[in-house]
Amino acid sequence: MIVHVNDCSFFVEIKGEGEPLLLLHGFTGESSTWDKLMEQLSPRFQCIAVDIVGHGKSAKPDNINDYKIERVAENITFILNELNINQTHVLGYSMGGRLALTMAILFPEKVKSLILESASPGIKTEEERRKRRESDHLLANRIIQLGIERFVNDWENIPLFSTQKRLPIHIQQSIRKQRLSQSPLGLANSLRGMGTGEQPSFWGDLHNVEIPVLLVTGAVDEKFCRIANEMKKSLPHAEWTRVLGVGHTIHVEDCEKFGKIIDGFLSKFEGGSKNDV
Ligand SMILES: C=C(O[C@H]1C=C[C@H](C(=O)CCC(=O)O)[C@@H](C(=O)O)[C@@H]1O)C(=O)O
Repeated sequence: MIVHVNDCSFFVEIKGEGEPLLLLHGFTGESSTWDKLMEQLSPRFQCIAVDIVGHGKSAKPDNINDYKIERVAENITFILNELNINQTHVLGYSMGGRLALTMAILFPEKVKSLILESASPGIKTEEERRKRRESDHLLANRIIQLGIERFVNDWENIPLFSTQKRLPIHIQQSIRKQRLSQSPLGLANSLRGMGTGEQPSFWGDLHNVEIPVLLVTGAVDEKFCRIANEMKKSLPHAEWTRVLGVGHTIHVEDCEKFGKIIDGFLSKFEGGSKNDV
C-alpha cells in the first residue's frame, strides 16, 4: 500500500496480526529485504515494512530536508498514525537502525522496544562527522555522475560486506538486483540528508532510552561489534547478541537464526499482552 504523509508517498507492506513490528531497511535497500523474516514472524506479529524516503517505491523528493533523519522519523510516526498504530516494536538494520534509534529518542511514546541490527547512534565528534559528511557527499555526487551500476559495483565490494561473498550466488544476485533497482537521486539525497555524518550524534541520549533494546551484530563485523559493545554500556535496558559466522547483514546472511533471535526477544512482550486486562 501507499501512504501519503507531508507531500511524500511511502510504500508500506503489512503482513500478519498481533504485536506490531516496524521494519526499517538499510541504505540501498527496500522493504523486500524483510520478506523471509516476515514469513517467519507474521504468524505471530503484525510486520510493517516501510520503504524509507529515497528508496524502493517511496518518494524521491528533491528537497534534502525531506531526508533529514529527524524529519524521516517524524514522517514514519505519521505513517503509524495513518495505520492506527499507537505504539510498535521497531527493528532497524544499519541506516534503518539509526532511524529506529532516532524514533525512540525523539518519539519515545511510539516505540515499545528497539532491535538494532548493525547500527550506530551516529558519529561522536563534529570533526569525525565533518569528514564523514565530506566523503558521503562525494559518494552522493559519484552516484549521480557515474550512475547506479558503477556505484553498486563499488558498494557491494566494500570490506563491510565481504562475508556476503560466501552467500549462494542467487542470494548475492538478489541483493545486487535490489541495489541496482534504486534511484540514483534517492540514494544520493539519502546520503546528503541522513548519512551517518549528517545526522546528530545520539551517543549522549542513549542513557535516556528506557525501553528494552536488543543489539544484534555479526561477529565478523568488528566495527559494529565495537559500537554495540559501547552502546550497551549507556543503554539502561539493553542486551547484545553477537551472531557467529556472519557479518553486517545478519538478516540476509543467516535469516533463520536471525528470525529466532527476534522471535525470542519479542515473545517476552506477547506474554504481557495476552495477560493484559
Ligand atoms: C560503510 C560504512 O557505512 C555504511 C554502511 C552501512 C550502512 C547501511 O545502511 C548499508 C546497508 C547495506 O548496503 O546493506 C550505511 C548507513 O548507515 O547509511 C553506511 O553509509 C561504515 O563503515 O560505517
